[in-house]
Amino acid sequence: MSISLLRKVPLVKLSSRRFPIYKQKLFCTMSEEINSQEVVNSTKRILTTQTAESTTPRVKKIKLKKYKSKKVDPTAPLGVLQLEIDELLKAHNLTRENVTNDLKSILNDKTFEIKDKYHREVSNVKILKLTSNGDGLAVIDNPVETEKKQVVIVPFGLPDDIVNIKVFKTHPHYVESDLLDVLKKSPMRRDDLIKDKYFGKSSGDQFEFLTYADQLEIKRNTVANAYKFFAPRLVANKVIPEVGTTIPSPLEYNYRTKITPHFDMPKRLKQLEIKPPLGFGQKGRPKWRKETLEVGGAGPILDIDECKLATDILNIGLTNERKRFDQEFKKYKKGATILLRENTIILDENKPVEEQLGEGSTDSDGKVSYITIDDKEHGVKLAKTCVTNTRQIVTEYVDGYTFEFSAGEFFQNNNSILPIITKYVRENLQIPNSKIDEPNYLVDAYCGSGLFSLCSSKGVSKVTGVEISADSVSFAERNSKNNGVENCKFIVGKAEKLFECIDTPNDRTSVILDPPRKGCDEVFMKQLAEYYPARIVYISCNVHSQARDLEYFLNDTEKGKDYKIESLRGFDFFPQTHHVESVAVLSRV
Ligand SMILES: C[S@@+](CC[C@H](N)C(=O)[O-])C[C@H]1O[C@@H](n2cnc3c(N)ncnc32)[C@H](O)[C@@H]1O
Repeated sequence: MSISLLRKVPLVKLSSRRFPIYKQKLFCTMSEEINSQEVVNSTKRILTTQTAESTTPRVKKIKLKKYKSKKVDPTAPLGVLQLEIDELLKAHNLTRENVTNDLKSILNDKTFEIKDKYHREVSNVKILKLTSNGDGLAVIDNPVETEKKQVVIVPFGLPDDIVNIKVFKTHPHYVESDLLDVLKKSPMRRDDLIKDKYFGKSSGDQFEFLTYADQLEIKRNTVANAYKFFAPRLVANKVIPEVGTTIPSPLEYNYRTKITPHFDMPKRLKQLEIKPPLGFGQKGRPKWRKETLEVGGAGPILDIDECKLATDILNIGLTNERKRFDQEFKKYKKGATILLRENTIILDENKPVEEQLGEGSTDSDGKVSYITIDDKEHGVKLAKTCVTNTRQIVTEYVDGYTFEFSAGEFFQNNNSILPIITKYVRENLQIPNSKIDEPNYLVDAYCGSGLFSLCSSKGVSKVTGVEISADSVSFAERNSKNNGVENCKFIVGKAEKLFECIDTPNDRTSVILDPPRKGCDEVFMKQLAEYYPARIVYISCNVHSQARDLEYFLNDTEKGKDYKIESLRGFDFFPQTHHVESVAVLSRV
């Protein structure tokens, strides 16, 4: 399933009231980012022509296209890819010059002769390694400059596979390809494990053909590699502990509590006449799984009627909303994204279930769909509904706490692993050798609607959370109140301003960091070092920016040098995908 965990753009509500919808392309995939690399026209050559009226030669400009690459954040997938390519080149005694592609000739190739040479099928390609994005990497011959090589990305290729590929896109130092056939299988390749009929085409769950143990080990390597790339001084000084085993998710499938299928409006169309595919992005045009060639269609968006990673109620919601889309697609003026978010209700057994459900995705009879679950651990009966309105309040239960938040706002996506990570964070925040009656404090930077603040609040004198989204802060306050937690205070603001309003003694304060993918900035890390807390737990959905931040904190801030990384490990929030959540625990030496 294409589970886009990538860059969000602002939500825009569109015409139909039925679907809470966002602007098309809520998420931008890696290949779209590549596409967005600008090709600029430049006037280079000047030719002379004559017109009938005048004998004066007129100057006609012929524009030559030039490749201009967009600046990339080094810790974003495309930035990391450059480092992975350099590492591969080094291992094969190659340099960037050896694999540089002549993009100018491709861009100005009017006859398609050169393009056809570059964008060709290649047989017997050996996959050499896996990128942190979950794709295979290989080296092939350059078809035009025969003394050169090319680095090729092969989605669904595994180390030691021998494969046939079709190269379809050229970049300055690598090319993109589709997997056509697997001639010899990597020992890791376990096609018998595949459950998803869209596997091998869709862009989200590219690890389904690996054992779960292999997936966890690959993610452990991703964490280690991130520190090798972005914290080289820490690695050289041998201060990075051995990366712990990745903590597995209790659910390997049906764990996602939010999915966002979408559809495109073809360019130049004002209204849709034919129903477009509604689902998730296709990863290139792979042909290796012959049984899936027809499944989901051949367009850039696959028509998806089931998501193996999503919870059962979201799949029911998907069926409902697809049926509604069949009826209503002509009303749309733009492409759109449909939100499907799980909502949990603790049922009062004395009332009819239907009266307790609230708003949610409805079936063709107009009834809110739901499933019930007996929560034996807590002795309650739960109803799950699927919310489609971004503004609707949804509820999740974690570790005995109730969390409410707007369906369109951030909340962790895999409920099954949340009790495990919140316990791990809570335990690692403890200041060692504390006496029972000594006060201790907690600062939760980037606190969202209060997940880590509340789950760590027991036995703490005071918790201060800071969060940029005022909406999330009001939910954090509401969640504190609803759970009877009285020692949490939340502040709307940038984490960078946090230290201006912290009045707790640093020696008795632990800090949680859980920033977005881009990580923390140097200003924040510097202030954190100056504040000098007793312990720090840094949780990150982008281990590369985490490694960069800790390299800076431990090496380049005055007091940061007093800290050590006590432990480092991944948590598998997203089984079957390449994503890993990384948790680093720091203490003062
Ligand atoms: C990865 S989420 C973590 C939320 C929360 N810890 C949780 O687990 O639910 C990151 C949060 O940081 C917030 N955020 C982004 N930039 C921020 C900034 N400069 N200062 C404070 N909060 C920020 C986002 O709104 C988002 O809620």
